[in-house]
Amino acid sequence: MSFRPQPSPPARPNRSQLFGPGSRSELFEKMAASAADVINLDLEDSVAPDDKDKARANIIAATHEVDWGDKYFSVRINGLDTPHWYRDVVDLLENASDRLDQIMIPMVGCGEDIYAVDALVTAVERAKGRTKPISFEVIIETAAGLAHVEEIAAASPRLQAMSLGYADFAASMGMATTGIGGTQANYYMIHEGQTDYPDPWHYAVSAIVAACRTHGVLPVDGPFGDFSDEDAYIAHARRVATLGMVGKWAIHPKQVKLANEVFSPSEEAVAEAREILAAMEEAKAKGLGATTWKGKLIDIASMKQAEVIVRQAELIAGR
Ligand SMILES: CC(C)(COP(=O)(O)OP(=O)(O)OC[C@H]1O[C@@H](n2cnc3c(N)ncnc32)[C@H](O)[C@@H]1OP(=O)(O)O)[C@@H](O)C(=O)NCCC(=O)NCCSC(=O)C[C@H](O)C(=O)O
Ligand SMILES: [Mg+2]
Repeated sequence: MSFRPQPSPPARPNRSQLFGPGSRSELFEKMAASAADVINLDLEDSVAPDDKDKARANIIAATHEVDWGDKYFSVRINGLDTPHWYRDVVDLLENASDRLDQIMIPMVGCGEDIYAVDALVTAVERAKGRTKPISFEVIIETAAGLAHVEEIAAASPRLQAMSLGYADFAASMGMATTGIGGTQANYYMIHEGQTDYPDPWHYAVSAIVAACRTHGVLPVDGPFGDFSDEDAYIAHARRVATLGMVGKWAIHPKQVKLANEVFSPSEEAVAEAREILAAMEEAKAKGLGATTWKGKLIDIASMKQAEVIVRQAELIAGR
């Protein structure tokens, strides 16, 4: 391994990110009352072009008038390929209260995209004397974004989280599906009469996790469109949690509970991790680097795996 230790991501729960259109202010109090760790008010694709100004005003007002509790409060601006994004940044940073924690940048394709937003945010922060630095999160949802995922993950010290945006990603990649995440009917294999459905998103998820872990960024899974299929949401969330993601979007309030459950280590998993750590402490006291636990090999690497589980549980408990 490189001599540089792997940087830790921000120490805050990010199991669930509840989205809501900035144009639907009647949802804001409901979002604030939810169990979501992160709130994403949207100025982009869930807001019609004619409603952008009204949505922006609604969100600015919400930073002054709604009690968002201890949730991490993020606003998705419009993409850099639109005439809206600079006005989103300037109006938000000139008028929103200090309750604004983060800006989500969609459709990023290269590190320079983040640099451009960082330059504008930094200028307005200085001009207005804002003392709480705004953090960033980005969405990988284009072929270019995936191709440049690592430079994007390294592009700004403001960057705290990176999500996979399934709908735009599928469109950008030319995928033959209108599904937003999950298993895809035509992505299957047949062997000796057995039909199996592998995960068409696996590479993108793994590439995002690798880039994020290399640069101390939280890897987060994006939307799952069919909010009536809770089993499929859970299956998808469990797959990406296994691959190292820390949370998932909720595009409907019923998905918040599902994400919080999947991305909170179970009591059994935490107990098992603590047993592994205890067994390794005993082994180390005997001068051993490897030992057996319940008939399986455990070694120093197993300690690191167990520490991931325990750390996540402690982070959530401390919420
Ligand atoms: C998906 C929705 C449009 C559904 O809205 P609605 O029909 O009003 O939902 P329900 O009737 O089932 O509502 C039941 C109750 O829940 C409240 N509600 C609805 N939505 C929310 C919400 N987001 N947060 C909090 N509360 C919500 C309703 O008011 C009802 O309450 P009550 O009457 O008191 O029981 C809608 O859920 C919605 O707009 N969701 C967010 C959509 C969004 O933000 N999309 C953008 C992110 S995904 C994306 O952009 C794709 C990505 O970029 C990519 O490329 O992959
Ligand atoms: Mg999108």
